[in-house]
Amino acid sequence: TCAFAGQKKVLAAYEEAVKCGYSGARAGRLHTPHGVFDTPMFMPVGTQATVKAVSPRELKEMGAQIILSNTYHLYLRPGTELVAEAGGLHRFMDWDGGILTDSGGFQVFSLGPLRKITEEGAAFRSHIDGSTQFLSPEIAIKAQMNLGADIIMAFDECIPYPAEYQYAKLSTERTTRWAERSQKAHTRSGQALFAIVQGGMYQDLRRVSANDLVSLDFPGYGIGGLSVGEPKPVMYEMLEQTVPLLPENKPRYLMGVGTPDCLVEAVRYGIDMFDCVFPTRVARNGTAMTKSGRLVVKNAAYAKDFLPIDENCGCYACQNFSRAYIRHLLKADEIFGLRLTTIHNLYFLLDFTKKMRQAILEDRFLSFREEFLAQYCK
Ligand SMILES: Cc1cccc2c(=O)nc(N)[nH]c12
Ligand SMILES: [Zn+2]
Repeated sequence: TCAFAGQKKVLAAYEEAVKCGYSGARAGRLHTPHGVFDTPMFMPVGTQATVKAVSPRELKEMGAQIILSNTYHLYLRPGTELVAEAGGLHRFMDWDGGILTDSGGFQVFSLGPLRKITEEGAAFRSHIDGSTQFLSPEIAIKAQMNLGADIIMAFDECIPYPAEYQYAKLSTERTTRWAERSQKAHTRSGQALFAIVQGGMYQDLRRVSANDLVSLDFPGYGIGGLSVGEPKPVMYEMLEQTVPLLPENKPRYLMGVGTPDCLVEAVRYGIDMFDCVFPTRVARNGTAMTKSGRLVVKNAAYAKDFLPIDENCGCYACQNFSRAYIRHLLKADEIFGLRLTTIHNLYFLLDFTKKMRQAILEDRFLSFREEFLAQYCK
């Protein structure tokens, strides 16, 4: 294993613990005002100031460290000034761990039915009441300062897939200018602002975007514009081009990813942080995640299956309930059924990142990856 290399810097400082093997995988520790957290890490998504169907106490019990919330949603409802008056997002949702807020860029492009992007920012219609709204780097940063997350994101455009080279180039250059404006607008100490690398699926644009943002010196870097429908090999190729350009002593956050096979590949390239709605979303339609792939516990096959979802899982659902019981609840539209599948899926991913961290620390990550991929069917 390689020697310890790390420097303590203020906020979202990244202390690289161990870098192993011939991959870029690393185990680190992220310093924030709400604690020091281990990486690689999965961050449960709590879009509207709640991780759907689970309580902060359950999140703590299952080992969640940092959770996500979305500026776009909270800006529209209940309003970020209201959250500030309530004492900030941690107080409002009673979560004393870390919080990361996304800047709204992605949600505007994926949710706003009508949108117009200019140098100034993005005009869109609220998906709630159809009112005309506008987000700019300055507005998005002010909103995130109101919410008070430990880590906030620069305002960016998530380039759709596929996109013409020319559009991707102009959009990426604008995202870099927006990052600079985000930096200038960010005046709240005790809060780390991460930039977001774009570049579409073009290697040269990815490299330019990473180099330009690194020269602006952010405490951490998101990698955006991936897991937007591109084939997985293309996503991995973009990671291979981008991650090595990002400073080793700063956290790298792959946005919107993902399934366990994507996580283990991204960790190999040197990614530290992940978020994805997948585990909570598929849980709500009765799909459980296991190391062998997905198990649709709602299927008739499990009507009389009195085993837990996964006998080796330490989560509340697997320790106390059978597939038959959870299937019954889901068929009966009982809320507790959704809660149990959600608890299991979140626990599975949080535990999976813990296992990857342990494998890195024990310098056996590459064999861990091999074994996992051999068993996991996509
Ligand atoms: C949440 C998310 C997923 C995937 C991509 C992105 C992106 O490119 N930019 C932002 N701000 N967020 C994203
Ligand atoms: Zn479980």
